[in-house]
Amino acid sequence: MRIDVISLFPEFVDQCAGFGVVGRARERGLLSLHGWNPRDHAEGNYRRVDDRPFGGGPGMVMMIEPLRAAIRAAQAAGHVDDRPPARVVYMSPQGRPLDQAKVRELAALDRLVLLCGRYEGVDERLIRAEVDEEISIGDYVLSGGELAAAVVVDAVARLQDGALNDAESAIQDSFEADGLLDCPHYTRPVEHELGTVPAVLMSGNHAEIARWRRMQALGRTWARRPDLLDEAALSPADRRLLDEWRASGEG
Ligand SMILES: COc1ccccc1CNc1ccc(C(N)=O)cn1
Repeated sequence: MRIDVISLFPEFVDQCAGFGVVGRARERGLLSLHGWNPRDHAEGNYRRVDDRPFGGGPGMVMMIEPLRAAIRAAQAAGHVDDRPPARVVYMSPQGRPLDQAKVRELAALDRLVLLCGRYEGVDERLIRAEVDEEISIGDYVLSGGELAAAVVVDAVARLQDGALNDAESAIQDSFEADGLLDCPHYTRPVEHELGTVPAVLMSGNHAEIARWRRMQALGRTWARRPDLLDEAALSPADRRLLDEWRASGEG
């Protein structure tokens, strides 16, 4: 998968995507990242990329043309005949909230262009003409879209075939598996001043361990993120597990 990032600080996203699983995916050629700086496409001596907002008010707005030229350059650079043009995604607080379903959808694309705004954002005419969809990583304001773009790159990279080996399989990630929160995890030592490891995990009884993990995932989701839990859609077995978890006073 190829991702082109349009940003005044393209090295920012490149560095965020240089470690661990994402760095490895890039080394393995599963993902390529290309940065495009609108300033390189700005006219005039001052290479202007922003200007004051019409209608007054604080801050600056990113201008149409440098962004448009950078998007064109990105689309042209990565163009492959008979392939659809890249989807252009604008990272902004006004976007649709990013969730794992959207991550899966983006991860399946051949190409993606991520547009990162700075200042107060981008001229609306550019958004209407060039942006396919706006995505937000949460209801808060950042100083630029680069961190949001880095989040998308990370989430998408780990879903590329071959990015994770079996042990790291993304399917174990709760949001990936079935929309539930993940169960608790433990490792050595068994005994510690902070407590001991639940006996079931030491039992070697894999059916019991799977049952316990499912119960914990259901209970935690119910307790912490009831919005993720559609109790109606729970199987009878899951409903029984959740009842058992609630009865155990774990909540
Ligand atoms: C004032 O900043 C802006 C105003 C408008 C657009 C973009 C920006 C750049 N900042 C961003 C970007 C994304 C997110 C998010 N929640 O995904 C948060 N902040």
